[in-house]
Amino acid sequence: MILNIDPKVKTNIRHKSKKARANERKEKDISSFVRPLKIKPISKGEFEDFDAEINSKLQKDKLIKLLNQFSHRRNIKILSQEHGLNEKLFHDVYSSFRTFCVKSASLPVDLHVVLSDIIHGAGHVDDIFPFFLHHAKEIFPYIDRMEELRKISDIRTPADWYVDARAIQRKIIFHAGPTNSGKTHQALHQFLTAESGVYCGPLRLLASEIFKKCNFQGVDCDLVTGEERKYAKDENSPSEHVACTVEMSSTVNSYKVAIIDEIQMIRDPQRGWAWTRALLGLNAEEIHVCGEKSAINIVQEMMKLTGDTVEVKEYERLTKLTYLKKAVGSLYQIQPGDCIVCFRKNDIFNISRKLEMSGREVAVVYGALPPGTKIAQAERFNDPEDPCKIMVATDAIGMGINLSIKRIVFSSLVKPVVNEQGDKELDVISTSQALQIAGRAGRYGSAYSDGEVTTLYDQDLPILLNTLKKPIEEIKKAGLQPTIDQIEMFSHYLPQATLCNLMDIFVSTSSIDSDNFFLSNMEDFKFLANIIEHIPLELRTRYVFCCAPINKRSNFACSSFLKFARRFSRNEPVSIEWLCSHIDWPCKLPYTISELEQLESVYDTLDMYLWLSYRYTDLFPDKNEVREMQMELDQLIREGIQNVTKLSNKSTEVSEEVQEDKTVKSERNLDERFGKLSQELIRKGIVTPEQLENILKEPKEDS
Ligand SMILES: Nc1ncnc2c1ncn2[C@@H]1O[C@H](COP(=O)(O)OP(=O)(O)OP(=O)(O)O)[C@@H](O)[C@H]1O
Ligand SMILES: [Mg+2]
Repeated sequence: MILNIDPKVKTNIRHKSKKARANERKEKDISSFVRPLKIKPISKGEFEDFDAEINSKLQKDKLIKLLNQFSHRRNIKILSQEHGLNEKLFHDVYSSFRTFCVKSASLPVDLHVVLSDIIHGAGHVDDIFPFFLHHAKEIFPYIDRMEELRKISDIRTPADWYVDARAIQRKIIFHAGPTNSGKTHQALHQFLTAESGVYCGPLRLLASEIFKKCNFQGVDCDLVTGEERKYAKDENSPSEHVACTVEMSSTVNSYKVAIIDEIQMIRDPQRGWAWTRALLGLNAEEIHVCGEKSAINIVQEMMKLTGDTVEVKEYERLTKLTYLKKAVGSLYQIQPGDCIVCFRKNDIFNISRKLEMSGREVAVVYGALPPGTKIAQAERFNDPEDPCKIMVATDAIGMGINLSIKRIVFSSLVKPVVNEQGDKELDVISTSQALQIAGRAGRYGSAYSDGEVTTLYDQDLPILLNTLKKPIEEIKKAGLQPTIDQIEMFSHYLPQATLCNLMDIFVSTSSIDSDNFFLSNMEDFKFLANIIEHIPLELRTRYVFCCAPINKRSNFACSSFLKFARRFSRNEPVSIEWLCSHIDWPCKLPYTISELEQLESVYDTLDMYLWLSYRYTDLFPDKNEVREMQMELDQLIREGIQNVTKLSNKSTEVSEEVQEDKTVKSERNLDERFGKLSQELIRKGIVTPEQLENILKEPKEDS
């Protein structure tokens, strides 16, 4: 079967408005992704003998009139709908059928006879329909396969995918409560004392911390993340306990106890499916689920589908957390033990440089830093003997790193987010995010057992307090993602479709239990699929490549991804020599933000290599060397951070960057301080930001 997929159908429609895009998604069905195959009109001669026999050439004008009449018949449209031809497809088929009939020098004899009879009053116009439908199936061959496609993409009962888990009776214990309430601590106690166990966490750092804790307490535990395996004994004798990132958890191995940490992540548009998979699929008698109360209901609903029991244990925060009534006011008022939270990397460097200029040492943590650098920065900040007592961080501190924070200071409450439609927009952080970050102040057992929370600037404080006051929105649905097996089955029916199109078509034909689940946002996956679309790879390999951890904002990481895929398709191993030349190894110590970012991209590339090396050992053979290079690079980035935050004069780029930061900051301020209408007024020059600020201030001062 041949299916022609429209290359113009872009998966990335980021420029459209949110509403337009939402509507478009709703309306999209398979017909939006496929293009009709071309059927050539029959040239003179093919049916000449029959023509001669029939001896009645159809008159073109009568034929056109007849076809036109056919296309407007209501019952023909209804009949077409019943055969899977919606309005768009009907139009495409009609236009192709009409061209075929009119432009063919001679028609197949049966069609010719029927048309001729109708024209001569010996037949009914509806008699054309069987020929029309035959034509439809020729130009859209998938129409005949819709039943199978719908069956494969029927994902209404994901609980049935996990045969091993369904074969046992599982007990779910939900440890619900705010941050720092001892939920993970309690669950870990059961894990450590069980015969066997699996810990599933959201981040490498968290899995790694459990791995260390477990082994330190004398319980052998292995570590399994996408990019790393560590064994308490050795590769050939796996331990009974394993700490892993949630995506890497096994649904086949059997365990006595499992922990699924940070269960509220089940609502995450991109990664939520991994928590759903763990919750439905872990083969463990006792599963400890830790996280926000907001997930209790969805977990209970999901366990109705599996028939497992759920017990809920609620926890209170172990230490006091005070929401201050005053903002800090300025960076000069920042004190030891403060952690300033920003949502953009540029703000991190801007703020940390100002603090360093005023003589205070600063530790910096953001998501793109290698784990070793994050830990080293946290250790400096936590160490009572170290003069570095201020941290500037993104919300990356919300999970995974142990920090001795006295006071959380939000520098802003607006964060760029990717919504469920895959659009990037600025939004005030959710109550759940605000509580998660705020809760990092005053960690139980740390130097500051009581915590405080406030904002840097006055105007943000009411927004913060208002956000923290709101109840956390209950999680209604859990993420779900098609499996590679489903996509592979799909491709048997649509062999010409690209992976990206297969995903789109899957989404459009799928049925889902929408009371409990939503389909994950696949934009990142499709972005990567598009990058390597032209490279010849087996579907499964292509799928695996697109699951690799790649920062799609980094051009260097994306080009490395493409090059890895190209070498793979030629069966050429990605040797250490090739890799070193590709990344220009050895790397130099960075002095500017862009140099630092380049090293972060190189680190990502090495991560990608390691990730692939666990799946394709032969073609990515040098994981040990790459890991050593990563350690060296981690050290270099650690030193680079100091250079960049200290605003050294070694590079002129530094001062340019500060200028750049200022521009970004003023733009950011515009976004953050004013609503959309106000921003529009400012951009049109109707008011200045200062005038608007004054207007906005007035009612507040009155009240
Ligand atoms: N009963 C306890 N005895 C000793 N230390 C404890 C106890 N409960 C919790 N802790 C310690 O308090 C800190 C916070 O506990 P834990 O990490 O379990 O909280 P949590 O509720 O899981 O928080 P988060 O939401 O941030 O993950 C940890 O360092 C933990 O070791
Ligand atoms: Mg926890």
